[in-house]
Order: sequence, then structure tokens, then C-alpha cells
Amino acid sequence: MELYPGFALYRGLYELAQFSFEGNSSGASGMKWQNLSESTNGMKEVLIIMFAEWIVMLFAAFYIDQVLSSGSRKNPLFFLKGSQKKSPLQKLGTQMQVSKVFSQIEKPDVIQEKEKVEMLLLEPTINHAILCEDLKKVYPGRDGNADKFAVRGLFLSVPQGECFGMLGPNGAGKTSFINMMIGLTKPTSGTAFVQGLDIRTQMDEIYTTMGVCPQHDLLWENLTGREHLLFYGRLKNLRGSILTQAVEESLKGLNLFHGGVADKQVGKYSGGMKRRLSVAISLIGDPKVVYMDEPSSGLDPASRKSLWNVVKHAKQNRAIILTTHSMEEAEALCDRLGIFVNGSLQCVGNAKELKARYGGTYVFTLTTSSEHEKDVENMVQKLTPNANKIYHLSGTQKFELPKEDVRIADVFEAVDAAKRKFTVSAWGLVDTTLEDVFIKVASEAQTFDTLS
Ligand SMILES: Nc1ncnc2c1ncn2[C@@H]1O[C@H](COP(=O)(O)OP(=O)(O)OP(=O)(O)O)[C@@H](O)[C@H]1O
Repeated sequence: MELYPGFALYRGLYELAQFSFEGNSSGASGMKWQNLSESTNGMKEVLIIMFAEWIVMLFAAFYIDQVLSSGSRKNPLFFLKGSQKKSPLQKLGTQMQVSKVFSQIEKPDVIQEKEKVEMLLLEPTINHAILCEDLKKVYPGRDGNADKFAVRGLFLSVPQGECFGMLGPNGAGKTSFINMMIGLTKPTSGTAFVQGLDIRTQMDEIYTTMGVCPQHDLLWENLTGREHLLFYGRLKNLRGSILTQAVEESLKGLNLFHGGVADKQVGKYSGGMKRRLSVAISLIGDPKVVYMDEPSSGLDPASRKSLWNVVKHAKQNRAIILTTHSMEEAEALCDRLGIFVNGSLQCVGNAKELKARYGGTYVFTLTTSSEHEKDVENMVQKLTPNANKIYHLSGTQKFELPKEDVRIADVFEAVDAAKRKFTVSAWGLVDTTLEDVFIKVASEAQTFDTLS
């Protein structure tokens, strides 16, 4: 029975108790090393059994972990095989990875960004606040699930004075990227330099020049807004009147000063007030690099506008990386944007460039009575045979007109001519919005990934 570890432990404890009981009554001490050799003392076998079992169990646990519980399961005889030959499926997987890399290489703006980073890495300059070099994050798969590639080889450079907007659908990997940059998680491979400091080894120094507004507010319910700012200000080495002034300015800037709000416990704040306090915390102490993960989520329009003013003012002497789902916010605040899908950048550029590159159409809408719908179609066909009808409901029709085929003046003339022939209740011509670009880039990338 002692081969079962529980019994071996019991026997050992029993022997110890026995020796100390006898020692108590005879005035001797309990078990000593020399007592191990006594024939009636089972402790020696117990120690041998437990030591041998410890080694056996260690190997057994390692083996079971490799073949059963890990996401990347191994063959049960993996220890007999040397370097395993790849199965055709694995080879296909590798080819797909290569083709995926190739497809990324085809995006000129992303390659340009990579080349810029490589050049900057050769001659590091303080002007570039953030440089990401082939940054990757892989979450190991659990319970038989495959590994999750949250960030796949990101190259990015953000200079001082720039606000870089990171757009992307849910689950694209934006928060995973920010978590690596702020030292919450380690990169699986690759690295990033913040003011020339490596995030793998010099995070302590980076913290002194960094501000973070996390996606979910991390605040103490019992402290007031002012106390939060005083605390973080002190952490950033502000003291005395400089600290008091920084806190006052911060509270005023984020609309948390009037009506005694600053001295209320945070537990009594509304969601929007907490968000504004998080932004204030990220900016206190003049950090040179700031990360804002969806800073305006949950804010009413007025608070959002005042937050934008604060961010616009703040970006003048620092680098900001901001993630958002609001295209309006991205256009209002960001000097450059990157659309991030399935862990990789699909495009980089300012809003104008992206719209010009990806938005190759105007959207033309015209409303008339139902009997003149055919006339409208004919009119659009005359403007361009490549027009594409995207919407049609009781007299209202929407068409995509390729920009290279139509001139805006021709559209106005065509509508004027149409007005003379039949009643036009309403019409409009709209250029591509950033939202159109986002939807197009994200859906193309997701389709490609699904096919892969
Ligand atoms: N700790 C984790 N373990 C395993 N997978 C994770 C972990 N954290 C995130 N993921 C996965 O990584 C992917 C990227 O998640 P992440 O939170 O970075 O996306 P996101 O772009 O910030 O999304 P959202 O816009 O919704 O905040 C998701 O598929 C998510 O499920």
C-alpha cells in the first residue's frame, strides 16, 4: 500500500509520531537519522519510495502534458523520433504562412513602414518615440484549441508629436499590442523601443516617461479624483507646488473641477467621469509616450469633444497611440491611421491618403416617383456604364460611381437635365468616408484569412 503516495506519507508521519510518543515517555528525543537503519522503523523505505516516485511522476507529468493537454499535441512516441518529417498538411500550412507573408508584402504602405523602421533602427534617434520591430504575440492554445496569433509581426514607427490611430474590428489584437507596449504582457518574439529603451529589458525606465489610459478604468472606488491624480503625479516624481498645479490643470482640462467633483469619491462618479479621470491620469507628469485604449468609449458628445481638445493639445509634445472604434474620432485626432485586422496592419497612412487609396467610388443617391426609376437608371448608365446599384427602395436608388469614370460637374448637369423631365424629390453625391475604407479593408482581410 505504501506504493500509493498517500499511504507512504501516512506511514512516514505515523513513524515520526510513534518515535516522539515513545521519546516523550522515556525522556528521549524523537526520530534521529541513525534511527532510520532500525529494522522496525519504516521511515527508510518510505523515503526511498517517495523519492523514486517523485522522479517517475515528474517524467509522467511531462509526458502527459506533451501528448494530452497542450494545444500543440505531440505524437505519443514523440521521444523516439528525431527531427520529424512534416506531413503534407503541415507543409501546406507552412506554404500558407509564406503566402500570407507574401500577401502582406504586397501592401506598399505596410512595406514602406517596415523599411522606415529598419532604417531608423540602424541610426536610433530620440525623435522617434516608438519603434516596433517585428512584434509578435501568440497566446498558447488550451484544451486542444490552436494557438491564437494576436499580433503577427508588427513594424511601426511613431515620432514625437504624432497621434497614431489604431483602428480595427473587435478581436483584431489592438489591446494585446498595447498590453505588450505597457509591460503588462511580454512579446512572444520581436521587440519595441520606446524613446530608445527596449520593452523586453528596460520597462522600469520606460514607465517614468509613459502614460496609459486602459480600456477598462482601473480606479480605487474610495479615493477621490484629486487623490488619484496626486498619487499618480507623485509616482511621476512631481512634488510641491508643481504637483498641485499639474493636478488642478488636469482636473480643469478634463472637466472634473467644477461642482466639487474632484473631491468626490470615484465610486460616486458616472462612467463618463471615470473615463475622463483615466485620461487625466494618463497625461499627468508630462509623459513622452501615451497609450489610450478607446479613451472616449461611454462619453456623451459634449464630453467627447472636450476630451478631443485635451488630446489635440496633449499630442503637441508627445507621441500618442490611440485605439478607437469611432471613425470621427480617428479623423479628428490622428495624424496617421493604421487599420489592424487579425493581428497585422493592413494599411497605414493619413485619413486622406487612405480614402484616396481605398475609396475609389462616389455614392450617388436619387429619389423620384416609382414610375421614373427606369429613367434614373438610364441616366446613371449614361454617366458611366460601370455604375453599380447598391440600394433600391420605393423610388430611392443608390449607385456606386467609379471616381475615374465620372466628373462631379457631369453628375450635376445630369441631375439638372433629369429635373426638367421628371420630379426629383432628393438627391446626393457623397465621397468615400473613412468608415467605408475601414469596412472594405477589414472585410477584405477577413475574407483572405478565412480562405487561408
Ligand atoms: N489572455 C488571452 N488568452 C488567449 N487569447 C487571448 C487573450 N487575450 C486576448 N486573446 C485573443 O486575442 C485576440 C485579440 O484580442 P484583443 O483583446 O487584443 O483584441 P482588440 O483588438 O483589443 O479587441 P476589442 O476592440 O474588442 O477590444 C482575440 O481573439 C482574443 O480572443
